[in-house]
Amino acid sequence: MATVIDGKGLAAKMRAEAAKDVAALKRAGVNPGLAVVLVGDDQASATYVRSKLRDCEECGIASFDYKLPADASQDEILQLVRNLNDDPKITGILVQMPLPSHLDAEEIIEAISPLKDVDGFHPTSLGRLVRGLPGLRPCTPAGIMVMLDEYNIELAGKNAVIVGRSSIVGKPMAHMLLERDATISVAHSRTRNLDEICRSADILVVACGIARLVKGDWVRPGATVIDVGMDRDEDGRLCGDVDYDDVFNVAGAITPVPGGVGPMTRAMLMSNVVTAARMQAEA
Ligand SMILES: Nc1nc(=O)c2c([nH]1)NC[C@@H]1CN(c3ccc(C(=O)N[C@@H](CCC(=O)O)C(=O)O)cc3)C=[N+]21
Repeated sequence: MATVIDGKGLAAKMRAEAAKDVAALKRAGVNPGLAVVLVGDDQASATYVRSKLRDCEECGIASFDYKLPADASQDEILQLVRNLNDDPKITGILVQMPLPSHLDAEEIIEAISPLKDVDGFHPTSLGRLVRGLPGLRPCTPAGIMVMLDEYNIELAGKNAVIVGRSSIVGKPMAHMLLERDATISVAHSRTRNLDEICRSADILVVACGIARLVKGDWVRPGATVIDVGMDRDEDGRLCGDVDYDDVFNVAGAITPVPGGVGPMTRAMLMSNVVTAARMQAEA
């Protein structure tokens, strides 16, 4: 029987903290504002964007919603990003992913001012993380670090296994855990003996996008299991990359889906908007 890590509850606490920080910034004459850019009419993306705008409202952060048609051009989006970079009302810029396939997401991410990169996707933000410098951190792995600390999960000298090597979760997660003196293994689609490597983990972070991939016998008894998956099962229900019912009896602590990593990702975004506004006020 594992401890269930309550991401939803912790995220609510973080939003309350962010709201206090926003109020203090406003008293000091700094007004945080988040621009959210949504290209196309993907339903899931539109839902995520709505929840981010709602989070802003709860935290007292001004939000600016930019909806572009699915056939918007690369130049049109780059021009919008440049305008947002120069707009003092905007202290954070988020371009919702994935973008339609005719667009070059890398070029758009790189056009965002690193001072306003609240997703932490810009090469400057990732480079600063790898170098151990302060900066804006990707929301999902940063939110996971907050959960691990809140539940007093020891990291120094522990084996951390990350399944997935994306630039937004796997790679930054590895560096954040490394910074805290864990021993890191990054597994991916070409990894052999994945179950065996997972069993070596004291902390197992799964971000591969395969519904219920990780089974109970892949997990060392007492290990901490963090499920980043947002998948659909055969019946179309939301589930994670971890077979929760199976792993629950083995793990020491586990994040549920929903109610785990997802809400923390959103709460971390609010925290990053605060950090970015401070960075710009100091610049
Ligand atoms: N530029 C950009 N930044 C992102 O941060 C970003 C993105 N693009 N594109 C899509 C992914 C996905 N993502 C989620 C965040 C929270 C939940 C979340 O709160 N999930 C709820 C459940 C939601 C539901 O019921 O569907 C939960 O896990 O409890 C889900 C997904 C952010 N993303």
